[in-house]
Amino acid sequence: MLTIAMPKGRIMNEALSLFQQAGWPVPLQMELDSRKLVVSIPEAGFTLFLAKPMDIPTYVEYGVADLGVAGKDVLMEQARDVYELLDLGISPCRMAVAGKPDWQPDLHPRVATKYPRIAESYFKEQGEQVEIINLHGSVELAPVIGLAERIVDIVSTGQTLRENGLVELGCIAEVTSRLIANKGSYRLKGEAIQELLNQLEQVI
Ligand SMILES: Nc1ncnc2c1ncn2[C@@H]1O[C@H](COP(=O)(O)OP(=O)(O)OP(=O)(O)O)[C@@H](O)[C@H]1O
Ligand SMILES: O=P(O)(O)OC[C@H]1O[C@H](OP(=O)(O)OP(=O)(O)O)[C@H](O)[C@@H]1O
Repeated sequence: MLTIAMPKGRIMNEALSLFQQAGWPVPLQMELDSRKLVVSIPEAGFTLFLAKPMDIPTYVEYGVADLGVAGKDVLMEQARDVYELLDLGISPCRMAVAGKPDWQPDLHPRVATKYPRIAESYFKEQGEQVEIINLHGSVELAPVIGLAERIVDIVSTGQTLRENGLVELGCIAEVTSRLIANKGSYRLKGEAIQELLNQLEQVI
């Protein structure tokens, strides 16, 4: 039996459609739309845990899930002790720096973000000293109302930036979702994991 931690939200549908194409039966939409957080498909030998995207690497590192699907953004931010097995190529976006087109560096420059570690190491590499302000979402609000001059956040279509009068100032990394594994599970359930990997590789 394989246990797989799936991020609720935008990644899950894409990930499950990939699993389905790879020949794995996936839960009925009805079950996914319910409030259930553990969904088993015993005939296929796997159980899904439906969790918050940011929590997926935690479940996998602690070994309560053998496998998980997580955005590269989350993996970069958390640097968890897990194996990154496969780039699934889904939910593509980029980690970017953005701000108002006429932004000015303040005497004490501030950067708002949901990704404090990524932002900190990026600006350190650039040789810029900034204060990182940690938010939990709607980060584009910060420069609009004067909390920070710049943000570090995910950009996909650019719609959120455009609609808030912001522009992309630099790209930190390209992001897609990855299949990750617990290190112990990878040894103990290697055969089952390898089979899933082979099947997924054929449909990516
Ligand atoms: N606009 C986007 N387009 C494509 N992929 C995205 C976009 N925003 C985020 N992602 C990817 O999807 C993952 C999950 O994002 P999602 O917005 O579903 O969750 P969240 O906002 O972090 O969590 P929640 O709203 O459940 O607290 C991110 O970690 C990233 O890899
Ligand atoms: O370039 P776009 O296509 O507009 O996508 C980018 C937006 O998508 C994500 O937000 P999300 O919807 O996850 O909400 P959040 O702000 O609560 O994280 C991200 O944080 C950006 O705000």
